[in-house]
Amino acid sequence: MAYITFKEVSKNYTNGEVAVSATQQVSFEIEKGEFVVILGPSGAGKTTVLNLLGGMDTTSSGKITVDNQEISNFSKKKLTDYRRNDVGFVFQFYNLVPNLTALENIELGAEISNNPLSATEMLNKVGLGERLQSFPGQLSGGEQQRVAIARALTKNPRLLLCDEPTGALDSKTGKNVMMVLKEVANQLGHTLIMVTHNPEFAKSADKVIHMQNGRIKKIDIVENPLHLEALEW
Ligand SMILES: Nc1ncnc2c1ncn2[C@@H]1O[C@H](COP(=O)(O)OP(=O)(O)OP(=O)(O)O)[C@@H](O)[C@H]1O
Repeated sequence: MAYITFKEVSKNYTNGEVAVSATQQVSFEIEKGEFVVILGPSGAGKTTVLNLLGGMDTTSSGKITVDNQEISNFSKKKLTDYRRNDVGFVFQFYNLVPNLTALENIELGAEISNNPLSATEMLNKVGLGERLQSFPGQLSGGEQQRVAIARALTKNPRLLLCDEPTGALDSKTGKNVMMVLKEVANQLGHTLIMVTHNPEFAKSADKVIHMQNGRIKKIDIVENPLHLEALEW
């Protein structure tokens, strides 16, 4: 069985009187350590997939397994433990606490997980070893995102889920941030799943899941993923 499986996963929301099918019968598999990009236009259901996989939302129907555990069947308590210990999140907007230093922001995330790594070491890994005591407002956007990446990685999660992590950054900074993210995730053996609008990223992924209107349009296996350095955007 693959490390992550989605089997015919549907998620419906009701917006007042209107029912929305955010995902319909979505099925895919992801292997441990893969770098997977989920691509698709706005409203395609990409964030919904990430939220379901990260245990931030529950399915309407279908089955999700991670490492042979059926997370779509988890109790609320088990889902909370899963979110805390097994999943690291990186969002488009870094969501750092403004009155805590870079180091304190990371330690805050580490405190609620079982098996954290060293926050200082992780800041070194993302190239911010000199900025431990800086507040978010004293850091550039790219630096803040690197703090957010260090925060997610310090939890030592099995899965690293990223939603448009470079969406708020200029292209050069975005590329640097992605290189840091991928390199550290590789070193630590994490499975990295990233939602993006940017098709250029697909060239450096192991697998690309294309979504449209809540469904999987196609899944590409990339034979020779490019190094991020070689991408142009
Ligand atoms: N909590 C919610 N309540 C109601 N509708 C929702 C909710 N979350 C998502 N939806 C709807 O589900 C559909 C899929 O949304 P989703 O955010 O997954 O798309 P997306 O591909 O990530 O889009 P974007 O690229 O714009 O972020 C949209 O029509 C959205 O309005």
